[in-house]
Amino acid sequence: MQVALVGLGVMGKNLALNLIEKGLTLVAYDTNPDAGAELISCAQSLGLAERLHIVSDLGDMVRRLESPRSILLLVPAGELVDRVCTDLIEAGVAKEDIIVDCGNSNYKDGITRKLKYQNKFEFATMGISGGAEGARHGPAMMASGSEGGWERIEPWFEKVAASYNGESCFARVGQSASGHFVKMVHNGIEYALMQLIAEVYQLLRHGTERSPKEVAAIFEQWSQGSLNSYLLSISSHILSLETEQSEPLVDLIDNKVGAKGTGLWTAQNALELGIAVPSLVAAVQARHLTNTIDTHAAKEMTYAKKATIKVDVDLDELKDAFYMASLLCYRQGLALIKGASREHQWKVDLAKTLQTWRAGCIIRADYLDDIAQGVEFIDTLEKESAALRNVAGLAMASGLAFPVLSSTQTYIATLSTPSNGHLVQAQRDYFGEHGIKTHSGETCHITDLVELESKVR
Ligand SMILES: NC(=O)C1=CN([C@@H]2O[C@H](COP(=O)(O)OP(=O)(O)OC[C@H]3O[C@@H](n4cnc5c(N)ncnc54)[C@H](OP(=O)(O)O)[C@@H]3O)[C@@H](O)[C@H]2O)C=CC1
Ligand SMILES: O=C(CO)[C@H](O)[C@H](O)COP(=O)(O)O
Repeated sequence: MQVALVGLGVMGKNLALNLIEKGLTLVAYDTNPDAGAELISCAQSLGLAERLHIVSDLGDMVRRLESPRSILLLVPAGELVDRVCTDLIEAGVAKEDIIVDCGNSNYKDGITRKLKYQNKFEFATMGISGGAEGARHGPAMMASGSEGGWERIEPWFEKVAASYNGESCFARVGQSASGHFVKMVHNGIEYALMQLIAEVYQLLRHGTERSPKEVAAIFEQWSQGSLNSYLLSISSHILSLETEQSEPLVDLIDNKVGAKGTGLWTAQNALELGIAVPSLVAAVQARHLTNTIDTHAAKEMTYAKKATIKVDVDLDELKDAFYMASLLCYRQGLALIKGASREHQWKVDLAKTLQTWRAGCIIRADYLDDIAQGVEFIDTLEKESAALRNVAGLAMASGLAFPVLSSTQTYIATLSTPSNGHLVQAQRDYFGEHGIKTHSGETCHITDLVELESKVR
């Protein structure tokens, strides 16, 4: 089987090596000739160079491929994807050829592109997770759509992807561009889990005065049990690293956090769909807050440093709170996928989605089976629920900032304790006559229920 790949950067180069290792013949192209040369040299050292052809332009790529063609794109998301598609049309791709956008593209662009290119070639979408290591040895692959071309490449992707208990982490999760939506939400959850781990570290380091190495040891211990996850393991490793002068590596790194956009899109889509994912939104804004100092407005928004206080944290309780908060971050992401799928009629299969996240991806965790068990299961976690409530309170009392921890506690508390929405509804009706609904289901105004002699002016 022959495939082509455009874009040989961090992800493309590693996926290329994975593809040829699994037995595919690859025709590859990158605008940067050094990227092709480096890939050839890696393939040579693996004894796989005869399965790889680097081409110097897209015309050559299209000529070399047998019809119907299968072409993967791993170029930066945005306009470049359209530029490459247009260049491939000029180079001669045909209606029966499939082009799969494997980058972190916005799903809305995917929907537009499906229409735009429908008479030129089959445009398909797939999100990939796992970074360089995943791409090289087995990523999670969240594909979507029902294009005919999938049948040719799907059996190969099932081998190229990571596997968990013998099941591939490649799946066509739903219709249209839902694969990119699922990958976007994967990244939204990724932001929340990364921030949550950073907050637990913060509480242990500044709230209990432990060193990064001591926090690393706690994370390492947690990783030995049911809390094992990729992000916790890398955090433990990072926190254990020191320079030759025994300075913690983390103390050399600037606090401003970067972002490429998928977390922001997750938050934007959740807000547009009216689906509450407060932990995911908080993680995006936590990144924004680290950059506040650089914005012009922030010059007037930077406050005097405040002292924080030491708190007494029970490590077992913290572990339970972290587990509970992590589950709730995934649950919010899954609720968003479910809501979007219903809205767009994508028929996203959540079981298949979770299967793609079991191995290879950045948010893989041993407790994903617990997440699959759903709300009923979470309701039984009374000890963990109480732990989250206590730890969130204690953390806030330290004076340090815990955007995801506190949002997650707020999320579960909002859904499991008495609501105050009635007062907000009454306020809306009081000043704007927006109407209220009573417990009996009647739609009316507050003035239909009580005598109002006059309103506050
Ligand atoms: N890095 C990661 O961990 C992950 C990235 N992704 C997504 O995968 C995609 C690729 O990411 P990544 O590999 O990190 O990006 P890189 O920037 O490392 O690689 C992109 C490559 O595409 C090349 N390129 C740019 N324009 C063209 C073109 N017109 N034709 C052919 N090649 C071109 C670039 O060349 P040049 O350098 O000369 O511009 C570069 O070699 C992105 O959408 C990203 O969001 C998804 C999952 C994880
Ligand atoms: O998709 C990824 C991992 O799953 C990429 O690493 C992505 O770049 C991460 O997002 P950001 O750069 O915004 O932190």
